[in-house]
Amino acid sequence: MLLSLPFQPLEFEHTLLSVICAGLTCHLIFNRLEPRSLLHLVLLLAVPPSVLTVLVLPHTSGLSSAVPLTFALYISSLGTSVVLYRLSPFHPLAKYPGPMLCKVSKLWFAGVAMKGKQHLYYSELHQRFGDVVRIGPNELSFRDVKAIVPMMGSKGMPKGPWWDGRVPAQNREVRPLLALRNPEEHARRRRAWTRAFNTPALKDYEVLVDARVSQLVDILTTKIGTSVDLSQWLGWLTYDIMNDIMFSGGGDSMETEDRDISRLLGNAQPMALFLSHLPWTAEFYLRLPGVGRDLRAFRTYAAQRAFERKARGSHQKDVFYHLIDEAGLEATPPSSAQVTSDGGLAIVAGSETTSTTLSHAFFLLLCNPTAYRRLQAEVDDPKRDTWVPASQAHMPYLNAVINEALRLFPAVLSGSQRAPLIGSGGQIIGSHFVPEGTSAVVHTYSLHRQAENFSPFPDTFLPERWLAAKEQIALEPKIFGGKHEVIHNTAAFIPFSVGPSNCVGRNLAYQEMRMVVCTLMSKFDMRFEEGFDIDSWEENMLDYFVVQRGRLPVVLTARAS
Ligand code: HEM
Repeated sequence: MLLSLPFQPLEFEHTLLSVICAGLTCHLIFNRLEPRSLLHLVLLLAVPPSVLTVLVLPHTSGLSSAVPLTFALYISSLGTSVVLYRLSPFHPLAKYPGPMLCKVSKLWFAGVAMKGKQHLYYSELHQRFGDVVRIGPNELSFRDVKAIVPMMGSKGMPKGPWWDGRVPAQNREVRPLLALRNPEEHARRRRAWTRAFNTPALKDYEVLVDARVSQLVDILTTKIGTSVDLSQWLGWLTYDIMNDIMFSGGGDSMETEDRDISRLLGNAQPMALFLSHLPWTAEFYLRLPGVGRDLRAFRTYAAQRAFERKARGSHQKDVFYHLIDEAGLEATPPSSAQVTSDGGLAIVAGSETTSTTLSHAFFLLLCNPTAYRRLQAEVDDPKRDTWVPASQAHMPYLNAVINEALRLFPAVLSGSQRAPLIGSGGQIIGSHFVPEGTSAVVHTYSLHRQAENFSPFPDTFLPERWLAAKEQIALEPKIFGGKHEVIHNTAAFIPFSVGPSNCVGRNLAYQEMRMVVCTLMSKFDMRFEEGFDIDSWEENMLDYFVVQRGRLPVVLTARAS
């Protein structure tokens, strides 16, 4: 049935052409303006085909066929144009190699990432395509030490659009420090964090870490002879430590064996990673009913901690003291929402990373009895003040073990994305140019295992590579005595990232990890639970930006004091 229209209908071919042209124009607008907000997306994706339906209607049997036809034609012409452009030589990243599916849409990579093995996929792509790979239509991954400083150094690029997807839209105005893309705002907010982790502050935190490690020792002592999941206990330990350092208390996960917090965080991670890779989808996804419940529950939890701490006050200078600017050093005091957001960040950034690294270190030690014995000897050495954190900083084998664990399994396996500053035109990275509107990452896991940076045996746990040449030769003459070319490029070692946005908690993390390893090694002998499948550890390790770990079943025996 034809409806009567107030204008002369176009020829059918002209009608179709109009819809196709509208789809192509929409692509141009997307390309130029990169609209991301839900309103803009609806305006561009739904309004034009709805209006154009009026032109199609006279050529169809009614609205029920005109609407799907117009939408299908509009979206498919837009989609085809997008795909052809992304594969064409006119795309600014056209010269970079990569899988065709990655060039067409980031959906492919996001899908792979959700399985938790993106670090291996990045690594495989670098092995297939070389040091610079196009991992998305508008994104490059670098496995090149020369890219680090231009990308992340003081004249490098700010955080990339990744964070637009990771931080829920509703919370945009109170992003945590880690997710701030504006360099000036980041520098201003980071000042308080720097004060919270300076040398005197770290000294104040020593006693808090010490008390929690002693609590863990007491609990584990009651479990001697049975199998304990060391990974789980280290997770609870670092979580309680972070609550003490951040909010002067409030965490009791060791006491209660709290599985809720890991569940809240764990459940949200795969989707958070997907949204990071496809930031524009976050606008839609987070509006779906019932979605993001765990993430919101975690935010409520962090807000409660901050609220309780504010109400309670504190007799010591915790991180909250610095973030809320209780000393009144800043001209503009931070808002409560800002401090709550940063509080949540500290709990995740400070606990999961540290417990992951500690778990890897113990796993690697237990797989390598020689390394275990060498570390044990250093810890037991009566000439060293093993109990004094300042002395632990000078224990070569201890630090070598921690660094080697961080090299093989950096806690943030796949690095932190950067993108050229808006208005800058782009950024030169060595002999490459990263244009505005695109983004890039240095892939930490691949870089750390590159033979050009760490040789021989880049995939092998070899703490000795971190020692002075004389000790290396004395301990491992076959490896370091001249038979192999030895490469140890510390510039390529970036587990804490580099530059003005690097990990602000780096020194605390080292201090904490040394204290934990020294204490547990001196109190207990350890072995894997009978029948534990060593391969399962790496198989169960999932890269959701925050690493998820499997079980690390260990049987402890008390050591003579
Ligand atoms: C082994 C332990 C740790 C590792 C491997 C690690 C690694 C990292 C990495 C890779 C980043 C991203 C930097 C970037 O975007 O370039 C980061 C950021 C951050 N980390 Fe850590 N981290 C660890 C422990 C800690 C601890 C104990 C804290 C204490 C609260 C902490 C607090 C932060 C904060 C606040 C940021 C955001 C810094 C910024 O954007 O300016 N981290 N960390």
